[in-house]
Amino acid sequence: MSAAQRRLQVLGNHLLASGEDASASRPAEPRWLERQATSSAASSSGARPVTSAKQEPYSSADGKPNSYSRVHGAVSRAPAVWRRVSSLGKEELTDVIYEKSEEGIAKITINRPDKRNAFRPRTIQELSWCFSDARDDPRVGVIVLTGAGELAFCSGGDQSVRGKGGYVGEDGIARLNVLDLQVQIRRLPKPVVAQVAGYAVGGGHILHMVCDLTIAADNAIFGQTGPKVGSFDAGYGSTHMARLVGQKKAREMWFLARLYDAREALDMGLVNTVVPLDQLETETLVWCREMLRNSPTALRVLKAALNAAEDGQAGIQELGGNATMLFYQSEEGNEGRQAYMEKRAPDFTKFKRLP
Ligand SMILES: CC(C)(COP(=O)(O)OP(=O)(O)OC[C@H]1O[C@@H](n2cnc3c(N)ncnc32)[C@H](O)[C@@H]1OP(=O)(O)O)[C@@H](O)C(=O)NCCC(=O)NCCSC(=O)CCC(=O)c1ccccc1C(=O)O
Repeated sequence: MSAAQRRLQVLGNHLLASGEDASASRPAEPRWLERQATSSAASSSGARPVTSAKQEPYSSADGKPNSYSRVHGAVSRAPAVWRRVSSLGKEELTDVIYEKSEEGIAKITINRPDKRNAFRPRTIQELSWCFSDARDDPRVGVIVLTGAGELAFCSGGDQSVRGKGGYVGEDGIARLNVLDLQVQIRRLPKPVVAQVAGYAVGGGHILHMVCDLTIAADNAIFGQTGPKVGSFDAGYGSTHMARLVGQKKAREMWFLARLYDAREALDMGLVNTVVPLDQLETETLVWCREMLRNSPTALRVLKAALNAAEDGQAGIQELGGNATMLFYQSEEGNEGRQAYMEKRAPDFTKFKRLP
């Protein structure tokens, strides 16, 4: 192999990096998981299959740790130390467990396991408060959404409180407030990771889809049940799904309302990775920790940009807001404000026009 070919291979491996140091110990993966990693990942979403050149992504062509891995090393696989937040404002959290770790992870758990974590209006309200708190807390860099227990992430809207026009809370008002929560997650300027064990179906499936990343356990089951119970989501639930899995598969998922196992979900590009159930929390923490050591502004603007490509004017508004936020932190932006406050004309001549 020529020097140029070796450099290309190293560069390729950078781009394909799974984010682990070569020396880090990995749990043994089921054979089909290994196969997914090297061949058909996201095939139906249009992504190109991973190259067959097999080299540890964080090693140089000579097999030794490359400079990136020497500088950064692997993130810890140690359990997180969680501090529980049991109330927000004057409100006790009843349907949701909200926790934070010192390292900057917020974990929000739908806590109705005897209903397979189906949501009622109160559940959505509490989720929204927690997401809002995690957004505003400058120590939080990434947010995990999950469900209590191993049987379900979320089974969608609680059919026992479904009334005419929506789901009915203690105030007697019928609401579809999960739609507002979807938008909140989509617009939240920090990565949101769905950690899925068991069923993610109906509105619960949509919640995982609107999260930025999904880490699935090998017992996870995905699908839309709406057409079986007289419901549908003609918003993100269908259009965002089509962007994830493609038009044909999205129509299949909705029209037949079948359920799919974790392997099928990985094949479809519905989830980012599948791990053994007992590794689910650890793997989620690893992904969170890798994001936490990257530039928060880079992640924030990237999320806004990826949204903007799909969300039309609302997406541009979000991306534009980030540009303004950055501009306000610059000397040039501040010169305008300062001049106004000092009742003088601003002097923008000192700021270079970059090519
Ligand atoms: C999830 C199952 C496949 C799990 O099956 P299994 O493990 O055998 O457990 P079960 O014995 O069935 O369930 C245990 C227990 O939980 C109750 N339960 C489970 N899910 C729900 C639910 N969604 N609502 C109410 N109760 C639920 C179940 O009845 C059992 O109780 P017992 O008292 O012990 O009998 C299976 O449970 C299942 O299929 N569940 C239903 C899944 C479903 O159809 N969900 C609703 C889909 S529709 C929806 O979510 C719309 C939501 C919405 O608000 C919306 C509206 C408009 C636009 C968008 C949206 C949106 O969400 O995006």
